[in-house]
Amino acid sequence: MVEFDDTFRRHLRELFVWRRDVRRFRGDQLPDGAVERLIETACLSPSVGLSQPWRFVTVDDAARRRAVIDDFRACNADALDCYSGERAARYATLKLSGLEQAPGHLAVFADKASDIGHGLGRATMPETTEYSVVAAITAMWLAARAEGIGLGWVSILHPDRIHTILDVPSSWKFIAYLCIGYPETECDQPELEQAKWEHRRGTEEFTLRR
Ligand SMILES: Cc1cc2c(cc1C)N(C[C@H](O)[C@H](O)[C@H](O)COP(=O)(O)O)c1[nH]c(=O)[nH]c(=O)c1N2
Repeated sequence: MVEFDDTFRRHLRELFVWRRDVRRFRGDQLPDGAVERLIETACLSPSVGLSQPWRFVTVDDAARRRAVIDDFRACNADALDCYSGERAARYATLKLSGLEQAPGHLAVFADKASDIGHGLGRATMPETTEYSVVAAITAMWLAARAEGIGLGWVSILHPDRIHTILDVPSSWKFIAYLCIGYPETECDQPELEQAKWEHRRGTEEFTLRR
């Protein structure tokens, strides 16, 4: 039996407050085994029917990394075209990935074809497979921060292109491309809030009573 005391709860709350989406990385490499340790923690996450649908691809090959970066650039340019006026000008100033600097690249997929878990919980909500993988990424995000490691989620990518670049099974659905490394700075405020793109809202805005 493990007990968590008030000091632990306070620290845990600080972890939630200080976890950040990181796009600016220092140049130093991660220690051996760091990414593997984060994956191990991620695999402790809940999953529908204990299906453990997460699939991780560490991307070390320079040509594949370059192809991912090229795809990000193309998607980001298209995204910029969707805005106009002041919003476009502001979007153009945002840094929306640390792909160039991050020492670690990790792609995460959901295996839609796996029969681990025997379909439990997925019959009426097949999307719970993807939800399970997102839960694992959140755990990894927090575990990384607890080690002083920053993680940045990049979704400004074409899933089909990532599939081709990484040559993974067709039943795997692309969920996230993660940049991992030591952050340049630490902050308790989201970068998009600092950049005045959006701000955190109060919980009352998201909560209904019935
Ligand atoms: C599913 C998903 C996808 C993305 C993100 C997050 C999530 C959950 N985020 C990070 C996002 O912008 C960030 O979480 C919020 O701005 C809040 O900041 P903190 O995570 O609290 O620092 C993100 N950030 C970014 O710079 N480029 C991106 O492509 C994405 N994509």
